[in-house]
Amino acid sequence: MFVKVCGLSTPESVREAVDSGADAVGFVLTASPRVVSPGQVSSLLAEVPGRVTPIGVFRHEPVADAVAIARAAGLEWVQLHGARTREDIATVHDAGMKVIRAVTMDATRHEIEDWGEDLLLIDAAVPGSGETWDYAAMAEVPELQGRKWLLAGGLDPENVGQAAASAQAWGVDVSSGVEASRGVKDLAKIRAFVHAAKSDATV
Ligand SMILES: O=C(O)c1ccccc1NCC(=O)[C@H](O)[C@H](O)COP(=O)(O)O
Repeated sequence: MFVKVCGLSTPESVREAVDSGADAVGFVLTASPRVVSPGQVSSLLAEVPGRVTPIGVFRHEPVADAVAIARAAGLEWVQLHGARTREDIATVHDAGMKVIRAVTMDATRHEIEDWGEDLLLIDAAVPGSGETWDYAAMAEVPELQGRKWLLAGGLDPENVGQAAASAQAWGVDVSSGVEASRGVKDLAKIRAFVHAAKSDATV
């Protein structure tokens, strides 16, 4: 199970995600209680070893801006929320970067199709809101069969195993479910989440 921990903003929380075994860490570079600056991301990258993928998260920014901001921060991956096009994905690749395309759980089948992104993420209606949704509905979606995709939205250490199994997700992404309060990460919850997601007993 691939695990991404998102919305990190302190060296301690990045170290906890890394030491717990997360595969990717996310830095929010768009309007959010979790926003960090490109300069902060550059510093936080000192805590990220090569086996872990750091990702810059964007919502409504034009793709060219997202690429430029991510590059300034020293990132090679962007996660794009909001209305996107196949051309946006090509723009990221033309810049020599990789992309997670985020769609909401009510996306059309056309939007769930493979647009050439490196990973698809299926999230709640509002990203980073902590809202749960009907994860099991994804298990029957033909476009997702045999595909690498991340489940997100309302996951936490207690529900991640059942949620990922019922959705038949390849990986999971979390932010709110590992926080003590909005935007403040809880180190014990990060550890518990990664261990639960990686545990054969729960997934
Ligand atoms: O975290 C935010 O505030 C945010 C704002 C704008 C776009 C994306 C944002 N976060 C993305 C993520 O943290 C994850 O992809 C996911 O939405 C986490 O959801 P949740 O675990 O429900 O907080």
